Parts: sequence; C-alpha cells; structure tokens
Amino acid sequence: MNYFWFKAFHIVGIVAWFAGLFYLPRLFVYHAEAYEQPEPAQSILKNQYQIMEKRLYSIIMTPAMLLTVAMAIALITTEPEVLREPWLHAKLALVVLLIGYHHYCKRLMKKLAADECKMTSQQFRWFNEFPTILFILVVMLAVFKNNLPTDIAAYGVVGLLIAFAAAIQLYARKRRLDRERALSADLSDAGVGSST
Ligand code: HEM
Repeated sequence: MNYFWFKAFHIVGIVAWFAGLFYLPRLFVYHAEAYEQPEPAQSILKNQYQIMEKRLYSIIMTPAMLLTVAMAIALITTEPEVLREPWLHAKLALVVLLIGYHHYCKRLMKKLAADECKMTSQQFRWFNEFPTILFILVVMLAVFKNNLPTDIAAYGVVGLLIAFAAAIQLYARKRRLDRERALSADLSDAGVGSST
C-alpha cells in the first residue's frame, strides 16, 4: 500500500516541478524582451519578472523537485529490485540532466537579476524546449519501461526538434515584421517620408 502512496506523491511532485520547469524559462524569454523596452517600462518589467522568477523557483520548483526525488527514493527503498532494471538506469541519466537544468536556471536567474545575462529571447526560446523533450522521454520510460520503442522515440524527438525550430523561426519573423510595421507607422505619424 505504501508503494501506491509514494507513487501518487511522486506524480504530484512531477506535475508541480514541471509546471515550474516549463514556466520559468518562459519568464526568461519575457525578461530578455524587456531589454527592448524604453525606460521606465524596462526597469518596471525587469523588476517584476525578477520577483516572479525568484518566487516560482524557491516556492514551487525546488520543493517540488525535492518531493519528486524523495518519493522516488521511497519507491526504490520499498522495492529495491527495481534498481536492477535498465529502464530505470536510462531514466536516472535523464533525471540527472533535468536536475542540472534546474540548477542552471538558478544561475541564469542570478545573471538576469544582475543585468549580466547575454542570452537573447530567441536563445531562451530554444532553452525553454529542453525540459519538454526530457519530460516526454522520462514519462515514456516510466510507462513502457524496458519495452520502450526506441526507434519511434528517436523519430519523435527529431520531429519535435524540427517543429520547435519552425515555430521559433516563424515567431522571430512575425516579431521582425511587427517591429518594422510599428516603425513605419511612427515615421508616417511624424510626417517623415511624406510630402504633405
Ligand atoms: C529522481 C529520479 C527518479 C526516480 C529514481 C524515479 C523512479 C521511479 C520508480 C521506481 C517508479 C515506480 C515504477 C513502477 O511502479 O513501475 C516511478 C514511477 C513513475 N515515474 Fe519516476 N522516478 C524519478 C523521476 C521521475 C520524473 C522526473 C518523472 C517525470 C518526468 C517520472 C515519471 C514517473 C511516472 C509517470 C511514474 C508512474 C509509472 C507507472 O506507474 O507505470 N519519474 N519512478
């Protein structure tokens, strides 16, 4: 019975942890875009994102990660034979990457707060997709276990990367066109380029 409790709270921890792992890098995208704004909007936005990032990281993400890992340890302690399973070894390798990503987010948060982060909003959009891929792979390993269809998983990851690249490029193009349109509207409001 304990095993089911541990598994239930393992999943509760995962959901809360991933809510943060998906949303924090999105905040980094908006934080990086705030640098394009004029003052005082820039300072107000940067300050607001900094508060949101800090709270999300320390109140939700880190406790949820600890709950996920604590429940995983409890699951393994209850059924130690699972430690011999190859799917769990693969899953642990991916979880190590996730925990590394989690800590790297903290480093980026500090750099953004100190105005020392050199990453652009487009680079953050790529960074944002990393946990999605790890999430899908870890869940597939947890469900299929040793029967994971590795060929389908590999094609799926490549397909996802192509879809992300297309979406990021299309969005960058849309932003560039919007900026050009706004600039030409400003110029025509100011009478530049008009003979009347
Ligand atoms: C700290 C590292 C982790 C370890 C050691 C671990 C270990 C385990 C173990 C032993 C189980 C029980 C398997 C079973 O009863 O068949 C389990 C279940 C599960 N884990 Fe993890 N886990 C970890 C992290 C994660 C993460 C990060 C995710 C999601 C991204 C995840 C997703 C799941 C899911 C969905 C289940 C339920 C699978 C089922 O009932 O068939 N785990 N985990």
